[in-house]
Amino acid sequence: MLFPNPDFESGRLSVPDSADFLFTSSYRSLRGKGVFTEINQPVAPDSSDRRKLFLDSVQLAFSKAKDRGIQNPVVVGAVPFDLTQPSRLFIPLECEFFYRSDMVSSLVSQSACASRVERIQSVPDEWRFKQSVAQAIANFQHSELQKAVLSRVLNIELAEQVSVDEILSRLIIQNPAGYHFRIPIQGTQELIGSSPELLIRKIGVELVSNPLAGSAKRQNNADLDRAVGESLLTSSKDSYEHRVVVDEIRQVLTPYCETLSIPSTPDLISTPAMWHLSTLINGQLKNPKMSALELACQLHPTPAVCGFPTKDARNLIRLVESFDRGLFTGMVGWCDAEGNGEWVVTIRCGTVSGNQIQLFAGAGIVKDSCPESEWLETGAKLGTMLKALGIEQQEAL
Ligand SMILES: C=C(O[C@H]1C=CC=C(C(=O)O)[C@@H]1O)C(=O)O
Repeated sequence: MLFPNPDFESGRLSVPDSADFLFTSSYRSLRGKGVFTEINQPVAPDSSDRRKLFLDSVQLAFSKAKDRGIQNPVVVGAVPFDLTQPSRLFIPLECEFFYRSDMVSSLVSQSACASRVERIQSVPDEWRFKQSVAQAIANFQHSELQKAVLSRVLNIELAEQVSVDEILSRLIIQNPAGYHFRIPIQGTQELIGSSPELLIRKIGVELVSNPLAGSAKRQNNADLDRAVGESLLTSSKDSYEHRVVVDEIRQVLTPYCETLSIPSTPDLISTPAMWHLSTLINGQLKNPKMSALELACQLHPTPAVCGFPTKDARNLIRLVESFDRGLFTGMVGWCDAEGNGEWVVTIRCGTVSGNQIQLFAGAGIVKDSCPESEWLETGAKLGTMLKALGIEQQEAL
């Protein structure tokens, strides 16, 4: 039984071996084993009675855990893109915090052996995706809609089963600064990924959010790579795509905050695959009791994964996306009984079950978007997971 975890503060904990749930961050990383109790109640749209039911079910789970002697219970897991769908949250039987740096230094770098692909299919295909982008752009002229995030899924069948442990190790070695996650979904199916985007971290009264929107593919040539990053920073299309997200986050957080600091222009951040426009937001809550999970549910879905206005964007997504996003573009993370916690946006991810894999990627569409570039952007984003799986990008995209 690893609750509570006295070794965390001393930093004595070593590498987490295979865990049912894993979440890594520069702040606190967490692994969990087993399920003490589940919370499947949908988060439900804000201000509905069902939102209260959801928050009550989280409190009930904490009380049950404390009654059973778990002193510092932590709710972990994922919330889907669509808040009317069931949550996949649970309090693990055993749970421990650890330092990501300890885990990273213990991993041995090894490139992925090439995986043999039996079947690979993008839904929608290139033509349909570009059609949907064109349809979204046309919509901007005739409606209130300013931005919509459109996505696609790569359905892959490999010749052999893959090891989730190995893919995860490769994701961590590829980008040690990412937020990595692993969550059991159903049967042998697991969700894994390496997100660059922090939805919310809330510790005491302090909160941090780091929205990303506006992207460009990294280049092999160093000069070209730098030039691509700089051009992203000055692109009016990408600044607009980014500003829509930051404005909405400001709007949502302002009523809850004593102070809120939001830089007026974005910075540039990078993963090994992508450049992104990034804004680091800091704030102090009026009510320290408001939990990280509650805040995350208020923010989700931001225009970085849905669009703006949210309702119109959601309607367009429903109309043009022919697959269920499920947990993709939802949020994943943890929250303790004091309300502290961290939630990241569920992107650069996929589901794995034996030799069956689904990888997801989306792109923010605004009035100056070009269907061809948005298609290529989703391909570049898929590169993160494809590389960890050892699948040649030319074969897949
Ligand atoms: C929806 C995704 O990315 C979002 C996060 C960062 C940048 C994005 C963009 O530039 O479109 C997206 O808003 C994804 O990676 O699948």
